[in-house]
Amino acid sequence: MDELERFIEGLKKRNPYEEEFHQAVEEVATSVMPWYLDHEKYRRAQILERLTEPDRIVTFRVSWQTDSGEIRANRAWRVQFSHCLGPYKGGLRFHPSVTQSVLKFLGFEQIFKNSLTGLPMGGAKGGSNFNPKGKSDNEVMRFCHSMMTELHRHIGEDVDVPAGDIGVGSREIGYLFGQYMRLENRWTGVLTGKGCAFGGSAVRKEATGYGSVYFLEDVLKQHGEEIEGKAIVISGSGNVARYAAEKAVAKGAKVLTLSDSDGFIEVRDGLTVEQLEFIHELKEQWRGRISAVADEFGGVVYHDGAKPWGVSCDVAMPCATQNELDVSDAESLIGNGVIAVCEGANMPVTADAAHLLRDRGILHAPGKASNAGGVAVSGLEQSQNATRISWSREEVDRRLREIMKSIHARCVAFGEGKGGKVNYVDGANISGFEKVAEAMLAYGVV
Ligand SMILES: NC(=O)C1=CN([C@@H]2O[C@H](COP(=O)(O)OP(=O)(O)OC[C@H]3O[C@@H](n4cnc5c(N)ncnc54)[C@H](O)[C@@H]3O)[C@@H](O)[C@H]2O)C=CC1
Ligand SMILES: O=C(O)CCC(=O)C(=O)O
Repeated sequence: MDELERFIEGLKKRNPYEEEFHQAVEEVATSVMPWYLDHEKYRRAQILERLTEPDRIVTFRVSWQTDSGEIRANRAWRVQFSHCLGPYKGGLRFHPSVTQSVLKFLGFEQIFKNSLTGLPMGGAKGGSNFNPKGKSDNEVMRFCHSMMTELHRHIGEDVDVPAGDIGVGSREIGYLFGQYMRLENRWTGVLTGKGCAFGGSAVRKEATGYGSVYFLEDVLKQHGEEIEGKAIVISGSGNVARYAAEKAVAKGAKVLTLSDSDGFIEVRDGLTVEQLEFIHELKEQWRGRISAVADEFGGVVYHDGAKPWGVSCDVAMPCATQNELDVSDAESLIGNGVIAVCEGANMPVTADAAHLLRDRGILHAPGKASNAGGVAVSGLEQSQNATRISWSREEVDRRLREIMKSIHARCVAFGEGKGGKVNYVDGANISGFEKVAEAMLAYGVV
């Protein structure tokens, strides 16, 4: 048994049944191990072993009442994984599929993603198995207030700064922030993704999607291609997917699909700006299903119960959720001539599918690099809150573009292989890991 196998076996023993967490750690450890073994100082300090153990996990009950007065209880967590590089930072997810394993994988990924941004942020994630789908605004408000009643004890602008993720958008952040202020009696930048009227940053809403397209642009350029004219298949129709589509269309690409958990829409001539405006409103205001787009516009076909990966394209951007693109999806994409898979979501490609993409020489940008624009602008929101100023849209977008460029450069520095092809998975993992490892060495045994 080699060092990597021994390490993964120990991890699985210590964390039984946490499959998503095993998957995320195995991906990082596979990239990092040869380099780790070459650097005795890190190995002696047991950096990898210590870094796969969260600083702490807070688990708590969230009780709340439905509109008809029935009492409900959900489970919630905050996984504070590592604050080596700055206050804990990472989103909150509300979805019935949320478990401790899911939040540990997301918190672990966040350590390296935040490291790649170059901003002072540690890694964390939190959330609840609460399902906001079909709930009234008042029910969501009562849930958020109840959740913050416990969470406020564990967070703070220099301690831990949560934000949104699946199921947590500006409505939920508003309710959470309101309750924090009521409990603490002070205004402070304890959450990011706030509305721009009360301390939110310009471009935070768009940042993850825009950033992933900026990253894709750099990936393509590095390999002698350009984004203009490329056919792109996108999954999801949430915050990340819609703003990725918006930026891709603005750059002259043809966006052929969007989806939700019921099915996907196919737009053969490419999404238009008018259709995207409709979809923003559909999802942000009416909280409707993606199938409604096909009812509203000619030339849009809805495929019920299907995923979009069978649609022929140059680039695939999975922007919905973890493990949404498996081996058979990867085979379809490869068969149709895909050249790049650029992740908007966190770990959307299964481990087997990722190996297949690598073996077939498909460019694969992992979420911890390509979707880092969201947390990067959250970091900029923290800076603006701390100094009590607001930067213009242009200023934030310019900084976002620069940060994505520098993440790309770091991936190239650590992932460029013979012949110039970049292994972005290795590049992102090793580069993100190195900085955290250096900080851990400096702190001694903590
Ligand atoms: N919001 C942000 O700033 C960031 C989000 N991400 C990641 O991007 C992904 C999407 O997040 P958001 O767009 O913020 O969430 P969202 O709640 O706005 O949208 C989620 C989308 O995924 C779809 N979805 C959820 N579960 C699904 C399933 N089991 N099967 C198929 N579709 C499903 C939903 O229908 C929806 O279209 C997640 O992986 C999240 O962790 C990553 C970085 C930052
Ligand atoms: O903006 C943030 O703090 C977190 C964003 C996030 O959850 C992510 O990058 O996956």
